[in-house]
Amino acid sequence: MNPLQARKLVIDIPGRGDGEALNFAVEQGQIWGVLGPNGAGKTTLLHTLAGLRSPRRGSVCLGKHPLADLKRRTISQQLGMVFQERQDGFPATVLETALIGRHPWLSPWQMESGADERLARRALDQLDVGHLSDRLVNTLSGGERQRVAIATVLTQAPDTWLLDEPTNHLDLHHQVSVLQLLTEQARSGRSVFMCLHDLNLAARWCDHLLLLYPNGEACWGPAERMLVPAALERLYDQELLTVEVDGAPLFVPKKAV
Ligand SMILES: Nc1ncnc2c1ncn2[C@@H]1O[C@H](COP(=O)(O)OP(=O)(O)OP(=O)(O)O)[C@@H](O)[C@H]1O
Repeated sequence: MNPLQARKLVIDIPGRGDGEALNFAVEQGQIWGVLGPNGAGKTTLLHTLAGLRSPRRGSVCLGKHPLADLKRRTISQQLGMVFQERQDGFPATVLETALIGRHPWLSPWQMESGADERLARRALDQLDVGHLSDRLVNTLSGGERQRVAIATVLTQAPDTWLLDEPTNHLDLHHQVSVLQLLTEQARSGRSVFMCLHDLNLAARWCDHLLLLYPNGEACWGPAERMLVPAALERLYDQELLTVEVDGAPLFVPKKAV
């Protein structure tokens, strides 16, 4: 697979200075988590890495090629994106929505085949929404809708997954199943780059972390090097207590007395 790379990348946040230029590669088998407070620029970074927003400086590359030089179709065969916001204005069923994941692989007027439908149905089953395949997506609950969005990217089968808060709206069991599914994706030779608000899920499931501060400062690297309580307290402007559970650190906010 072509690793997704940020090269001297400065994301464009109106009214903010350049901050730290980002230089990292999301390699095969890796699971990256992006942590930062509200407004730090996590969604902007994800959209820039997906080629949906232009960087202020630097570039995003897939392998050797800058995204700007690649056709949208080539990009969408390699990068899949789970958005934070849902646009459900169009009355599509759950199965039709999952089948959108096959579009990068079809020619413009080609209909989805039986094999495409089998892939979509399998992905919906994996996300525990197969029983909803005939329902209109705008009638689903928030968590069901989130799982359909993830099933759509699973149907797309990109090498690199970009996800904006994938555990949003999910109950604990489905949070764990989604993170487990992403772990399996990484183990099977793909890669994952996701924004997470839950520090403890990130500590448990990510092998690399990128901390994004509201002033544009950033640091990244292997998770164990990034999970430094003082850095996390500064990131969230929140005092933390740290305990170790099951070999991983667990961070608990200190209660004001
Ligand atoms: N089109 C725009 N015009 C002006 N400011 C914008 C625009 N888009 C984003 N911003 C600002 O850029 C900053 C970063 O936004 P972004 O959505 O990337 O943050 P985030 O880290 O994902 O936040 P959250 O955790 O709340 O989802 C915010 O202060 C936001 O208000």
